[in-house]
Amino acid sequence: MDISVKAPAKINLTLDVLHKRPDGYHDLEMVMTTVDLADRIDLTETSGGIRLESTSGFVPFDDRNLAYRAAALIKERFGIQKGVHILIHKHVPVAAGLAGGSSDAAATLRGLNTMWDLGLSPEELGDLGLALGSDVPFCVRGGTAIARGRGEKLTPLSPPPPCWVVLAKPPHGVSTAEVFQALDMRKIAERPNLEGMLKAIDQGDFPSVCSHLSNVLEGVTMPAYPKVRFLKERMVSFGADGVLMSGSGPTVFGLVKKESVVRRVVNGLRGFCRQVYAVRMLGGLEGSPLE
Ligand SMILES: C[C@](O)(CO)[C@H](O)COP(=O)(O)OP(=O)(O)OC[C@H]1O[C@@H](n2ccc(N)nc2=O)[C@H](O)[C@@H]1O
Ligand SMILES: Nc1ncnc2c1ncn2[C@@H]1O[C@H](COP(=O)(O)OP(=O)(O)OP(=O)(O)O)[C@@H](O)[C@H]1O
Repeated sequence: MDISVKAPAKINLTLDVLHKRPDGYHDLEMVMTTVDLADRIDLTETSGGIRLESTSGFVPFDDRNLAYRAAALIKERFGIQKGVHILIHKHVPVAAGLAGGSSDAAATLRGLNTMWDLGLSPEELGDLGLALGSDVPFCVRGGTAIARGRGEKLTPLSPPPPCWVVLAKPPHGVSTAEVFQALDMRKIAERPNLEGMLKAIDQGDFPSVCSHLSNVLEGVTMPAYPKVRFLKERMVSFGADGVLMSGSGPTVFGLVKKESVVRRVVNGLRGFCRQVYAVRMLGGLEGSPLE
């Protein structure tokens, strides 16, 4: 059986770092939601082994690839002798703060769960996927959720009010590990108001969603990568309703209600930034992740 799986990018509407844990990770509290910018993963059953191809040269082609590692994990855990050919149609920018790799891993887990008839629940797939990356459990389920712990403790939320999301990715990538390493917990000046964001989402209050956007990792990434601050300021000046850096960066996203404003923001940004995308917030409306 051949299977095609969608691997959408995520953005963080809020991101708070609560404390550093003894295992080196940080306990987080964030609101995450999926957007309509996605990789597609084609899975084809083979007689043995794992082979991987990608339309992008920017991802590893071997066992460092998170989709490859997801397949290896499933094969090993469930003693599967069959193999799989994985073709990643890459559309989500790499090392961008959009969970591109985690989403590929999550999509591979979902696809192989179906292909090999394993009957695993989203929770079980998320538990497996946490070994591959902190964002994988959220990416298995998609939609909108509060994510706590390393990112695996998920509380589903209703979708945020519909809007456009303009994404601008500076030319460089950012290492998530380096951002967390450089974070000085004593220097966090302002934390997200989670209750405020939850109320805004619950009431479908778009201006309030925009005014509650907040990410403590901006305080680390922006001073190190001035282009991030520059893009944020440009997006505001072109009229985006709310603007924030996603995850550990460097992608900056702008939430925009009106289509005419989307055109202005996108056209304005194209003068400064090659990778600009205008997509819709999915937030729970995407239907089946299996195409
Ligand atoms: C920043 C976010 O994108 C927010 O959505 C994610 O938390 C990052 O998720 P991810 O890329 O899947 O992260 P992982 O691959 O698990 O971790 C990369 C590195 O980030 C740091 N890390 C990540 C998640 C977490 N809760 N605490 C951490 O300290 C660790 O140094 C880790 O070695
Ligand atoms: N399938 C994949 N797609 C993208 N990157 C991958 C993949 N597999 C492994 N990687 C590696 O993972 C690293 C992080 O890439 P990714 O695109 O997931 O970053 P990110 O968007 O910052 O993730 P996050 O938001 O979860 O921190 C890159 O260095 C990349 O080489």
